[in-house]
Amino acid sequence: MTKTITLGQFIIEKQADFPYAKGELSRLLRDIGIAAKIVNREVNKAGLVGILGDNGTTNVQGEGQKKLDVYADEQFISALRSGGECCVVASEEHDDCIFINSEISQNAKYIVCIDPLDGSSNIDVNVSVGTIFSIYRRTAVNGPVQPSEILQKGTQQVAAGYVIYGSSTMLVYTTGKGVNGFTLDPSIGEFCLSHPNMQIPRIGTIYSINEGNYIKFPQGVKDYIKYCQVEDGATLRPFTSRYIGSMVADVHRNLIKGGVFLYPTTSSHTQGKLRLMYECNPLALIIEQAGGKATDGFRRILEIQPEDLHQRTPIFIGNIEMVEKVEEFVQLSEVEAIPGSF
Ligand SMILES: O=P(O)(O)OC[C@H]1O[C@](O)(COP(=O)(O)O)[C@@H](O)[C@@H]1O
Ligand SMILES: [Mg+2]
Ligand SMILES: [Mg+2]
Repeated sequence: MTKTITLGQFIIEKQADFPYAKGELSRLLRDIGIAAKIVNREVNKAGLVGILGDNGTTNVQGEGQKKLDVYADEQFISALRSGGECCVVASEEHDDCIFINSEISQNAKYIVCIDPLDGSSNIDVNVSVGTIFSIYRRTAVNGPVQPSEILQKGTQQVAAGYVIYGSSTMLVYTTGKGVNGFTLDPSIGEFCLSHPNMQIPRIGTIYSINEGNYIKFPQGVKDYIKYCQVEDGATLRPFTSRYIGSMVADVHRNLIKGGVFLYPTTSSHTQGKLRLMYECNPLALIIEQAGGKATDGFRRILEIQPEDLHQRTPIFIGNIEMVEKVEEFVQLSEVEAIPGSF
């Protein structure tokens, strides 16, 4: 019989891997795991307890909030507040950062960026949703937290992860030393190690993009989609198109099966739609740690200097070969668009 390793045990075992190992980051990850279990419990019975549907409010992006968006946000913030290791939370659901000023968080060193519930449009129809998080360490030793400490590049993440509330509930995270996945065992109420050392397959045959936006895509992305659809045995084309509409679920599937997820700029989202700080950076770190790649077509996602908490970016993320093929198309069409070239 294989030994069960819970998330809590795993975190303690791996604590020595952390550069500043004093147990705070371990406790922070544990707090996120606890909030995830609470959110999971409500997601599972949402239809019964009246928390499906719209909340009647909008967030800073002008997007309608679902009741579960608000519930998940409250749970994660409350867990981070009472844990004492986090001094600032940046959440999709709040215009500004939330500064945690309590006695127990006086010496807190960590900053958390979070999308409490990703894939809102899927909540009411019983399709997978998730939580995405990113953890940074304060750059100053003490004193009030400065904006530059919050707007750090993705390369500075000390940990990142996601929870997917799907056919089973999983928590996947990295501290920059590989990626490990834990499945929630409802019989004991614990996340247990089920996917050690996750690696994205080198060859992928899935492309994930909202093709309903086709006419709004840049030419290079349109060309890449056509490339995916052309038959060619040597490259296993035509590729399969799969799009769930929850980034976390689309990226999780591609992490396990191999594939590329694309959310480019469109004529209606000229900066891209997905948010750098709490959607793209954490998933980019996970995918890179699993042997894949994440870019905006030109730059590594993790090297983009954020200028705003809710900044958006185009993203192409998945196994290296597929992402590099997308980049080839995107970059070529940019060159062709320069007057006088070709
Ligand atoms: O409906 P679209 O334009 O394809 O966008 C889907 C994308 O929007 C998101 O739902 C945005 O996330 P939120 O639900 O957290 O706002 C992503 O998860 C998903 O990939
Ligand atoms: Mg989201
Ligand atoms: Mg969200």
